[in-house]
Amino acid sequence: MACRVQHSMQNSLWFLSSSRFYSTIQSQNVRSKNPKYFCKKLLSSSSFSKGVRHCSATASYTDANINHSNAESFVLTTPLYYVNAPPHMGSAYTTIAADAIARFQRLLRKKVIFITGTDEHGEKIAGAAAANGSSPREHCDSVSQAYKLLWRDLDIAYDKFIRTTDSKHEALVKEFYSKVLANGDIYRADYEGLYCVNCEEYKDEKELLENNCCPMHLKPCVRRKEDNYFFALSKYQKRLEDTLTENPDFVQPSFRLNEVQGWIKSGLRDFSISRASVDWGIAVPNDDKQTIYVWFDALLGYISALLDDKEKPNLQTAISSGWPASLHLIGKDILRFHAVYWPAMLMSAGLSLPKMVFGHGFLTKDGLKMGKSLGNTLEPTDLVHRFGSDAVRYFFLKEVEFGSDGDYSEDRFINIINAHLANTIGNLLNRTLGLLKKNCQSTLATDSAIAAEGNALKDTVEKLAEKARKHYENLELSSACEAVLEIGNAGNVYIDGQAPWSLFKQGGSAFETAAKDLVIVLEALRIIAIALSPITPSLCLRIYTQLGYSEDQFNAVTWVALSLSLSLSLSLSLSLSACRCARVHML
Ligand SMILES: Nc1ncnc2c1ncn2[C@@H]1O[C@H](COP(=O)(O)OP(=O)(O)OP(=O)(O)O)[C@@H](O)[C@H]1O
Repeated sequence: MACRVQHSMQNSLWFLSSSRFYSTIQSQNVRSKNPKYFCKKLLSSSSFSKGVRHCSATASYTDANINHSNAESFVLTTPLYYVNAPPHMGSAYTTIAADAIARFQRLLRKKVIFITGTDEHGEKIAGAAAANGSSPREHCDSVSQAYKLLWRDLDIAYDKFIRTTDSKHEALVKEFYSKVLANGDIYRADYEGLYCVNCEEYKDEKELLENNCCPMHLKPCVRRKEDNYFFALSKYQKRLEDTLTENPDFVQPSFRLNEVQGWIKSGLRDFSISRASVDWGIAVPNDDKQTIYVWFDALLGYISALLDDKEKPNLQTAISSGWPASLHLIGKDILRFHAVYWPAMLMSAGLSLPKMVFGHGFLTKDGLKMGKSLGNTLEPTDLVHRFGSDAVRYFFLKEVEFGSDGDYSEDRFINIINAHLANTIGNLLNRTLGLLKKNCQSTLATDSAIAAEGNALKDTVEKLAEKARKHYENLELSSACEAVLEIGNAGNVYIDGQAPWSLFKQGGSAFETAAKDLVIVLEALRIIAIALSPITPSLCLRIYTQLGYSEDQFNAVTWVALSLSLSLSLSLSLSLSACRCARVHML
């Protein structure tokens, strides 16, 4: 089992910049046969080695390698973002997190369907289009495209992108509405109240600030009276209470469950599901004077997204393609709609509930939620162009505890990326490959099973990889990053302690010891490249190829808990044509 590699190490900067990497990387020749390694949790499986898994999201992600008939499915969604304005770092945050979770689930060999998209109807959209002198359709096309471009820049590998202006979506919304109507849960009534145009909803006076200001958008609500259709949410109070008692994991993080239970306990009010004053929307079946209001429209996107374009657009077909979702990932601003309204709507239509709703915290600026309506946003494309997608993904997933709020500061961003990705992981890679080149004429053949026998670093790495796996499973993304980073730290401490540079000089058995040390550290780096790949996919691909594997092998790698037979062995033969060992600094 040999792996022969020719490397050309680039200067330290390519390590963090995908654009530089792609433009400067030299040709690599890789040959390998079914390599196997010491960590029993992370295996590169030969049966998965033929297809290519794309890191970029220019096309939707299709996992051609997995035998879908046997694989457990995992369907996850981001919110469908409202196209009243272009995306910002807040929208990117949910999507990056969802992408990391999707990538981890794919490493577990699950059949993943990762759904995102855009919510394109309503008063605000029509207003924004008019302000730009464009039609609502042109406006939606342009902003929806801006989301897709950002997802490409951020390495978001979604499977389905649904737009609520798709005709298949409209057909499903109408069918769903008719089902709920037939169940006796829709009625017509007058409503008068205080309306927040930015939230596009009526507010309870008691939740408003001074001068009837919306607490989210800090703008005064206006008094409105309308004749609308209503959904009988109050009928579902008891069933919702029971559902949450029986399935406490339905709402995550767990501290948000109390909040949701509190809302339900305080009494559920029926809510309006149509607007008489809004033309830009899906007409209410049998009443074209009204259009369907946001939650009876946008939420259905999670189901209509499951339809293939060629399929007949009906609920039955969509449901059979992957409903119920395993996870709705959302910001806490829309928790009530996902954890109360949506389950009740599904109960009314006789459909299964999603398995989990996770409401994460806000990225804030000066303590206020970053948002399109407040206009206090951080521009993600600018960050990606300056620092690369891996740095952006890593910073927000590592440094904002998933579930809590987090503030951004550029100084902290640069310090974290330099300390973790460049100085810990990048430097471990560079110094190890540098030692190989200098001391082994760039060639090393060592049996890793023997090298790793009884080795303390091996045990540490295996334990940390397992720790990272558990954190990913629990959606503790920051802790998962931390566990992988600890592998990097352990590798650096190991090299410092073993001092292979002086062992190489001594020759004889000391030389062999040094060679074994390097194989073990290289193996730790390979494990880092797999375990961190959900968070920083492009960077990890670069590490993987530096270690001598092909992109196909990286894309085929899987994270499976299998017991390892004792006969495993690895012969790693590295040939480094030019290697520069430099301390890596990003700026
Ligand atoms: N500051 C933020 N922090 C974290 N997530 C955010 C933030 N802003 C938006 N999101 C994500 O986007 C979702 C809301 O999408 P939406 O398109 O309504 O964006 P928005 O910027 O919050 O809009 P608005 O400011 O008009 O309310 C949230 O549930 C969350 O998933």
